[in-house]
Amino acid sequence: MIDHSVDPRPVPHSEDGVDHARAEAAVRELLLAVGEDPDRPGLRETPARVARAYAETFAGLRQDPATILSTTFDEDHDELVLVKDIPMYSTCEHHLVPFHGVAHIGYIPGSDGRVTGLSKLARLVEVYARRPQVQERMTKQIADAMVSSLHPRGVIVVVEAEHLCMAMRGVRKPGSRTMTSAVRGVFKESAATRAEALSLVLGR
Ligand SMILES: Nc1nc2c(ncn2[C@@H]2O[C@H](COP(=O)(O)OP(=O)(O)OP(=O)(O)O)[C@@H](O)[C@H]2O)c(=O)[nH]1
Ligand SMILES: [Zn+2]
Repeated sequence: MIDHSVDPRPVPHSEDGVDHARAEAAVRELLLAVGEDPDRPGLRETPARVARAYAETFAGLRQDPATILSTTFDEDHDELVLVKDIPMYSTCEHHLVPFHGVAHIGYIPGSDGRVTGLSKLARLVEVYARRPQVQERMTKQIADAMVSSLHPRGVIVVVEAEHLCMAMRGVRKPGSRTMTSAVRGVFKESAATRAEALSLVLGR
């Protein structure tokens, strides 16, 4: 029986910030709820494994995007920088199953010419993907973090993903892809600049 009188807020206890005992108890409960025997040999270690896996899957909840983007260089580059096809795995917050695909991030540095390391864009995707998410929100969060840390002239973020909650269950439409975009600054103001970036993003 779950004790519903306990404080519902997460109480991080471990180095990775996750309350493993609580996660393990919840997984055990879930296995019982679906009619499984959590004490059979194959499942005995599963609650502990799932707790460890969740700590990794949701590690972004404990990461700060501003720290990642704080490594910058003055490169005096005032044209488009675009990193395409950044693989991403996230978790749909409605069903707690994965959605996965690629993210593309393009930006035009601001008047201070500040650019960040290319790997930091991929790390930024990780920070927001490794949380319970909705694709639209993740796309916006990536764009807004770029704006607040780098003060670029513009940012464009496009995410293409397959949602397993639409593929393996529910409506069961494997192969359908959801595309979301978020544009800021010059990409929002100028249709021509946006079209140019989109053709680079979508061109294979
Ligand atoms: N907009 C948006 N919807 C999402 C995302 N991930 C999952 N969903 C949708 O969230 C909705 C939840 O709908 P509900 O009717 O509450 O849940 P459900 O009964 O499980 O719905 P079905 O998936 O249609 O079986 C579904 O339509 C999902 O496809 C996302 O990232 N963005
Ligand atoms: Zn879902």
